[in-house]
Amino acid sequence: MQYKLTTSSLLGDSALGKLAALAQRHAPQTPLGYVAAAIGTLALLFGLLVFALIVRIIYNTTLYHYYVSPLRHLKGPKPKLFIGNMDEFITKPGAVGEIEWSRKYAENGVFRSTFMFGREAVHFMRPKALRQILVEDPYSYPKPSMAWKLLGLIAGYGLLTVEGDTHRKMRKTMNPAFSLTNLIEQFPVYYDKVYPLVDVLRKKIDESSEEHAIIDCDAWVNKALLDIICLTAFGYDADSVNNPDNELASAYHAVTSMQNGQNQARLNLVLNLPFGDTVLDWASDVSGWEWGLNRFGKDSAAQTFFQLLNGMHRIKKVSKQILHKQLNSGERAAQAGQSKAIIDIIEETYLSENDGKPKSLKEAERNMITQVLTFLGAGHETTASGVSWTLWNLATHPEAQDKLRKECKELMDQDERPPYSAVKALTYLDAVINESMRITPPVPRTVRCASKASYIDGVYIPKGTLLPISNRAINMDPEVWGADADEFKPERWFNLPEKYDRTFSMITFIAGAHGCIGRTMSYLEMKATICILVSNFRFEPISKDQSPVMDALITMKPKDGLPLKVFKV
Ligand code: HEM
Repeated sequence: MQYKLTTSSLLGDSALGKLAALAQRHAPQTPLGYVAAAIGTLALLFGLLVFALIVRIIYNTTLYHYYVSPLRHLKGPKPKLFIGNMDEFITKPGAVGEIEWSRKYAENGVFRSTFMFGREAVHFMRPKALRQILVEDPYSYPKPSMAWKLLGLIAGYGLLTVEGDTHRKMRKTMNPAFSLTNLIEQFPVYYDKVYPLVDVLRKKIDESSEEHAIIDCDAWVNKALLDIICLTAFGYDADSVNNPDNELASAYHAVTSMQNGQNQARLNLVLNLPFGDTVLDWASDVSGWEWGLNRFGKDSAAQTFFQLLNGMHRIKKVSKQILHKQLNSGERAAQAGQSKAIIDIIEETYLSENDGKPKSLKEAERNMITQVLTFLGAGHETTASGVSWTLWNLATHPEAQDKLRKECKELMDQDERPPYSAVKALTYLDAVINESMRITPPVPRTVRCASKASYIDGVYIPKGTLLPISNRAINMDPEVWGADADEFKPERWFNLPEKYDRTFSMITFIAGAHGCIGRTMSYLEMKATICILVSNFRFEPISKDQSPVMDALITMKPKDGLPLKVFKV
């Protein structure tokens, strides 16, 4: 007699044996049956995986958070299942969520919050900790992948996203374009590009039936500042102030007008899918996305992606044109007097030998486009938002505006295009811009991640912990700035508080290795622009209850623009 050795026979009458016998009876008999069984098994495994993930997330946001985490002693808002505190983080514009948390929970300048799926985050507010993260050991605390993927998509995978030696080298190469001498030489270009804006605003007031015109100052300032960066950095005369349909200006407007918490959540979701960033980056290289524009609901997810891909494609297309013009002209893009423009350096670096190996033109082109995107993305939108928020702060503080006008007009009445040294000497202008950068920073937050376990300011930080740098919350810390920290008071810059730290009490440009390379350039641009505008115009809110919403994806912009009443003076 032949005895068939099966699992069920080995396990006998035990429960497992019965289960094995059942499986044997239902074993597939045909190829189709095997396929169905394989699919069933895969579905079961996937289901188990999802179940395990859900259990893990629930554990992270409950038991682990309160009883196990080495960070449990830190205070912070209660996390919600799955989403942690992301709802407040995303839906409260102007980083108000972090400001509220910092005031409610921070002890010794530290509090914690929870990101999606229970990922822990520790917010440090004080100089000692910020110095360690940003200045002393910056490459141990890089941007987490979710941040560099988002930045990379919009501002190119360049200086903002690289780390370590690659970053050090790239930054060293770019530094000469941002030397004060170079920037002072390009200062006259700012006048060339801001005075056409003055003409446009004057014309609008003349055409109005009242003594003022209501003008979206954010939109117009954006155009003038785009013209400045295009000419000084890339030798490209966009002239978008006189030519509002300029391709680059309208594409930029399409992308930046999408900035809000909801779209940030959508983008983060896609960017964190496997290959999500590669697919989006590749998709923005190809054309045809205009097909989907306006086919879907205004705020729908589909509309967000069509608008983003179409906008990014158009920006990349113009960037390529700028680059090829530069390559074909064989000339430098630097303006009169200026020794180097960013694109001159990009060209020198990428068309020269690279570690002994010549790069192919295609690779060089890709790298160069990345750099163009970085400087357009990081340099234009930020400074334009800086000027817009300063105008808003002045419009809502008429006494400060009058005082500033007096200072600027005295200079501008003598010379419409004063040299940099004269503008630099305007101390109230300096105080107004500093104060505006403090309470309305164009970049309200950024984030780092602990790539190793370490102690920061005496707090044990496990590897992988997120370290949000809450710029706006730090800038408005009442512990440093006093009870009136939330108020716009330029005068405070003439009498700085005792606890003021030069590098870390106003951290709008952050600090250290990744600190803003364009900080001085943006101050020069903002000073020239504001000085010209307040010398020629008076700005008022359009109504008593006007309150622009501080939308933020990467930069903080006034949602739906910044309409103001503009009067001639
Ligand atoms: C008011 C205007 C500006 C603000 C508030 C601002 C803010 C910042 C901040 C916060 C960072 C650090 C981001 C991070 O690492 O998490 C940064 C980096 C950077 N900014 Fe600016 N920025 C401004 C203007 C400019 C200008 C005018 C340029 C160039 C034309 C520029 C180019 C860059 C670049 C290339 C980086 C990356 C630096 C690196 O990682 O080494 N920015 N900026």
